[in-house]
Amino acid sequence: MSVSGEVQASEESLPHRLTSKTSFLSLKLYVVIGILLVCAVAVFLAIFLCVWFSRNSRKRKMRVKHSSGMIPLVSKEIVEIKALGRDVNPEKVEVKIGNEDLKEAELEVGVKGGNRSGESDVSGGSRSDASVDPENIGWGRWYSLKELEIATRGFAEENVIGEGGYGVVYRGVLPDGSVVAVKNLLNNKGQAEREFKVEVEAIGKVRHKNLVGLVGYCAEGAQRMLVYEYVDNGNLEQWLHGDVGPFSPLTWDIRMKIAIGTAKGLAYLHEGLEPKVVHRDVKSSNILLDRKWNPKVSDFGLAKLLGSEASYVTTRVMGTFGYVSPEYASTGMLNEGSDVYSFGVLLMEIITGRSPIDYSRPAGEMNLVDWFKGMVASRRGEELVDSLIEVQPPPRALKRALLVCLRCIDLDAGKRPKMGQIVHMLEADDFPFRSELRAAREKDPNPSRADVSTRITHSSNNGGGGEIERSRWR
Ligand SMILES: Nc1ncnc2c1ncn2[C@@H]1O[C@H](COP(=O)(O)OP(=O)(O)OP(=O)(O)O)[C@@H](O)[C@H]1O
Repeated sequence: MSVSGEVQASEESLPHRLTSKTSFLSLKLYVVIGILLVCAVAVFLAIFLCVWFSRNSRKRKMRVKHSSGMIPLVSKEIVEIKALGRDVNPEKVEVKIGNEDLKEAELEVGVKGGNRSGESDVSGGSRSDASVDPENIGWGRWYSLKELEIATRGFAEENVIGEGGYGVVYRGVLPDGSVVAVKNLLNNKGQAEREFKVEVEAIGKVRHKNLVGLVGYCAEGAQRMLVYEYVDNGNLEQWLHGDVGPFSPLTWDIRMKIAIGTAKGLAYLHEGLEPKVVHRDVKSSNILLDRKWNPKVSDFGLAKLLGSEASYVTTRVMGTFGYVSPEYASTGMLNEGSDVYSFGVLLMEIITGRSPIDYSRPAGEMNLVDWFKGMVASRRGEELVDSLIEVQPPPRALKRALLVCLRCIDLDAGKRPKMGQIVHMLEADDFPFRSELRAAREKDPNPSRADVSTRITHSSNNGGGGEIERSRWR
């Protein structure tokens, strides 16, 4: 046979072979080939999917590890920032904790870690490179003692801002030029490093424009330090009680701005976080001010953080004399109502310019709360206003503020308003007048407009605004 004849014979035999039966279940060859092809594709797909899944799950695991590391992203104290309560404006929330948290953490690693990595030489240690240290990943960062030493010029005397119950506070400048306040915590021996980090993480995640932001911490050996954003205009106590000349720069409007901002910060702690955070030490020296008189509440979370067995710390946890609610002082029972009481005292201090306890005053005026209640009860509310305020507040605004004070210090903690309600009361132009008008109309259907005002009297035995009597106040 010729070559062309052989080719032709083989071509002719191919379809024949394909349709011929095989020994495998007597299936035809093309069916067997088809089955084999399908099996091969299936195996290939299975291998591909396995590889893809395993890669992804490894990535996921790495993310969780990096995000939490030694420190849980969310501590047991502050689990999650949930949808805010009705009284808290969502615009005030700067950081959301929960699913968004991871993104936040990753973002910070990218920005902060990346920026700082080149600064390790300046700060004197490779630990300053946040991009390679998983412990630096999260809301802020871990600072080495060396870094903070450099930032504060060796914790120099001239960089001391002040000293409080928790320790000395220094002004520091980080290599990137940002100014911070470094709080060198006293008496932290009872605090295990890991526990310290967990609690600090929790505080660090809380972000609000009226709360001082925590940017990082240092835990090296026995040293524990907190690094805060620097608030550059002193604290409210200094402005209220310091030497400011014949007239205070804190006008009535500025004082109300400070009161409202403080209330918003506390409302966020109470109503915007789950579980809520009780400050426990609301007072004027813990209200820091910026150049535009925006208030920032400091030291929140510290009572919990430093709540060790040390008696010194325990004393600190009890709050500050003059601001502490009666039920907290007598029973140690603590809830956000105690903060509301302290806020009431703070508001009295803002209005009057007087300290909660002032032994330099006559006996009847030493205790601000008692004196304040007595003055309101005897209708001498206008005399309560700080004489350093050059322009007197409108009577309506003053009455509003006085009423809020009295409601906050109600002896019955359950009757005190929530911080969110306080924000509304202080902001609302018509508080308390709409309800007063209604009450007045019910009494007298045709009152002259000028007659309708509010008289707030307070029976001396109820301790607060429980028996606030509202009627006409000419
Ligand atoms: N982030 C900050 N920015 C600027 N100054 C600060 C900052 N934190 C604290 N200070 C200042 O440091 C000083 C000490 O503050 P600290 O909070 O330790 O004590 P305190 O509030 O005065 O008293 P206590 O510890 O009893 O609450 C205060 O003058 C305070 O205004």
